[in-house]
Order: sequence, then C-alpha cells, then structure tokens
Amino acid sequence: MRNYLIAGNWKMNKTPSEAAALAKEILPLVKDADYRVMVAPSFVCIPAVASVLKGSNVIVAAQNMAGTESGAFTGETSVLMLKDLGVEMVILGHSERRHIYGETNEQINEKVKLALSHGLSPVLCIGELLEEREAGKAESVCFEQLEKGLVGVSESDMDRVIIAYEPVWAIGTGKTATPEDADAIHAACRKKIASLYSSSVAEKVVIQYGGSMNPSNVKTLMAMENIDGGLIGGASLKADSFAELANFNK
Ligand SMILES: O=C(CO)COP(=O)(O)O
Repeated sequence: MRNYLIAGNWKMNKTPSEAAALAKEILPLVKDADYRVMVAPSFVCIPAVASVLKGSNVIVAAQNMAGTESGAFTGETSVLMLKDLGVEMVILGHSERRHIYGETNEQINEKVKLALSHGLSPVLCIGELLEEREAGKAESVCFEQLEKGLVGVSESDMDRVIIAYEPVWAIGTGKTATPEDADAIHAACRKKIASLYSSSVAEKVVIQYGGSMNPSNVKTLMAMENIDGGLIGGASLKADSFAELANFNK
C-alpha cells in the first residue's frame, strides 16, 4: 500500500481570512482521514492557514516557489520563506505555471532540486495538452517532463518526491480522464521511473491524479492500481466536498 496523498490546490482563490475560515472548516472533517491530506493556499494565505492547521494532520504546501534561494528576484518567493512558515510540500511545474507563465522543464528541475535540498517534498506535476493526446503523444510528453524534471535527483531523494499526473485538458473543464486512461499513464510513468531509478523506487513513488476529480469520481479513480491520490482544484474549495475526497475510502 502506498502512502496515498489527497491534496487541495486552492490556486488563486480565497483571501487570507477566507482561506483561514476554509481551513478551520476542513480540519474537523478530515481529522480521522486514513491517508495524508494536504492543502496548498496561495502564498499570502499560507501564514493564516498554517496557524489554523498547526499540530494537525493536514500538511501545508505552497503552489510554487523560486528556483533560487534568495536575491534580486522581484515578486518571487523563496524556499527559505516557505520553510519559515512551516510549509512542508511544494507543487512544482503545475500546467498553469508551464502554459501561462512559460516555465520550462529546466526551471522546474532547478526548483525540484532546491526544494529537496531544503527538506521540502516537491509535487512534480506532469501532463499533456489535448492536441498532444490526440496526436498520440501523451506518454512521450509525460516521460520528457518526468525525465527532465528529475535530472540530478538521487534515488534516496525520490522518497520525498511526489508525482502528479494532470492531463491539461481535464483541469477545470469537468472532463476527467477515464480511470483506465489515467491508470495507463500512471503505470507507464511508474515504468519510466523504474528505468530512471529502480523498481523499488517505482513501486513506492506516489503518483496522484489531477483534473476534475470530485466526490462522484474519486472512488473509481482511487480504485485503480497506479493512482495514489488526487491533486484537486475546484472540488477542494468547499470543505464538505474536500472532506468527501479525503475520506474517499469510508
Ligand atoms: O489543476 C488541478 C489541481 O492542481 C485540478 O484542478 P480541477 O480539480 O479544478 O480540475
């Protein structure tokens, strides 16, 4: 059994006070979850959310971070700042970062390595565009993002790396990959990780699915052999639906 992770990516939603209120509402609903639960508020909401969740079973994550430790990078947020706030995980290479802000595999790889060197767990997001899927390139796009995102990451560091497969066409669209299609990509990525590292790393690595996961499809997705959790956008913004996802097995 892998160490499943159900995670809410709040994206650019909620003010700090709204985010703290959502965290307060979520807390009692997920306190008995059998698996790891994580939320990723926006940077400015992290202090308020972290103070609500302190000492609880809910992990606080960031949605991004700079690829450099500190310096003249106006508008950026560093790994040191996140650590100081009690952040334990960081989502990196989300498709919105790749496609809206032009982040490259190389930049994402720098961030992955920096997060690891400071003890944070990176959630490395990968996923193909609709036209790439239609051209039969879903696997090769994911493999390239995996391989380039993990350059220089050691086998022992892989214990802390989480992969999130988010087909771009399924994000915020209400379209979900079928459980079988998602599982096929997860299985292929696991094989790829076995070839990059070892079969024991591949067997242990947590691969989340993201893209319109919600209370009505979570059970069938989570029943698939290679799906080890969810990275959830829209359905994580309401305490009751997020709690249903976190307690999907009950
Ligand atoms: O991008 C996502 C999570 O990172 C998925 O978003 P939705 O669940 O809103 O499709």
